[in-house]
Amino acid sequence: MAPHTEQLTRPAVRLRGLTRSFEGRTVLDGIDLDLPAGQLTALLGHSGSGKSTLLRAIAGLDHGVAGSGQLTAPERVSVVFQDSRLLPWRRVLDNVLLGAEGKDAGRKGREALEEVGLKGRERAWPGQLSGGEAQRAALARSLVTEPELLLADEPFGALDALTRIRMHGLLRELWERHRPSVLLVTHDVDEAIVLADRVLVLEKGRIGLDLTIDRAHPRSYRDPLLGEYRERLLAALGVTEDHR
Ligand SMILES: Nc1ncnc2c1ncn2[C@@H]1O[C@H](COP(=O)(O)OP(=O)(O)OP(=O)(O)O)[C@@H](O)[C@H]1O
Repeated sequence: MAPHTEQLTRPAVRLRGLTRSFEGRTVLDGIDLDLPAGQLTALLGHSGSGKSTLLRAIAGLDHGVAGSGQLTAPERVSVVFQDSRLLPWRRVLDNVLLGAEGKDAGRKGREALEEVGLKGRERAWPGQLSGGEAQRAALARSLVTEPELLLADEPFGALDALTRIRMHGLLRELWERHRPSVLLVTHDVDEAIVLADRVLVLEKGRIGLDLTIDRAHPRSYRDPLLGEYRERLLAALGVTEDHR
C-alpha cells in the first residue's frame, strides 16, 4: 500500500526532554523523539532499559512524568499488553465492546472480531480462548476505538513461536488497513525488523539507535538482506558473537 504521505509529515507523538526517575535512579534521561503519524515503529532495549516506562508515559498512564519535558500524543490512544487483560466475566464480544461507542458499536465489534479471525467466537468466554486468540481479541478491542496511536507492550511475548509469526502477519495487515501510528515494544530483534519500518533502541535512558528498515513488505524472516539490520541492532544492544 502506498504511504499516506500527507499523514507522514505530521508527528503523532512528540517528546522533548522527557525524563523519568524512580527513587533517584534515572530511567528516561531527556528523550527527544518524533513518531510520524501512520508509522509502525518498534522499540527494542534490554530488560529494565525503560521501554514500558516510555510507553506508559506516552499512553498518559504515568503521572510521575508530567512536567519533565514536552509530551504530545493523539487523543485516541489504545494500549495492548503482553496479557490480553480481557475481563473473564464478560463474553468476547462484550469485552471488545468495552471501548466502542455509538449506536453501531455492536456492528463495529463484530467486524473487528472478524478482522482478527475470531468470527464465530463472539459469545465465548475469555477462559475458552487460547493465548493467541485472547491476543486477537485484545487487538479487536483496541481496533473498535479507531485509535490514532496503538501502543503495544510485548503483545506477542507470551505466545509460542508459530503463533507469534501468525500474529506478526495479522498486526501488519491491521496496520495496513487502518494506518494508526504504532509503537511496538519488543525484546525480539527479528520481530522488530520484520514488522517495523523504523526500529529504535533504548539505551541508558536515551534513543541509542534510530534505524529505518528500508525493505518492502511482506518481509521474510529468512531474507538475507535483513541480516545487516539484525547485526546493527544486535551490536547496539551489545550482543556479540560470544553471546550467540
Ligand atoms: N513504578 C515504578 N517504581 C519503581 N521503579 C520502577 C517503576 N516502574 C519501572 N521502574 C524501574 O524502571 C526501570 C525500567 O523499567 P521498565 O519496565 O520500563 O523496563 P523495560 O525495558 O520495559 O523492561 P522489560 O523488558 O523487562 O519489560 C526498571 O529498573 C524498573 O525497576
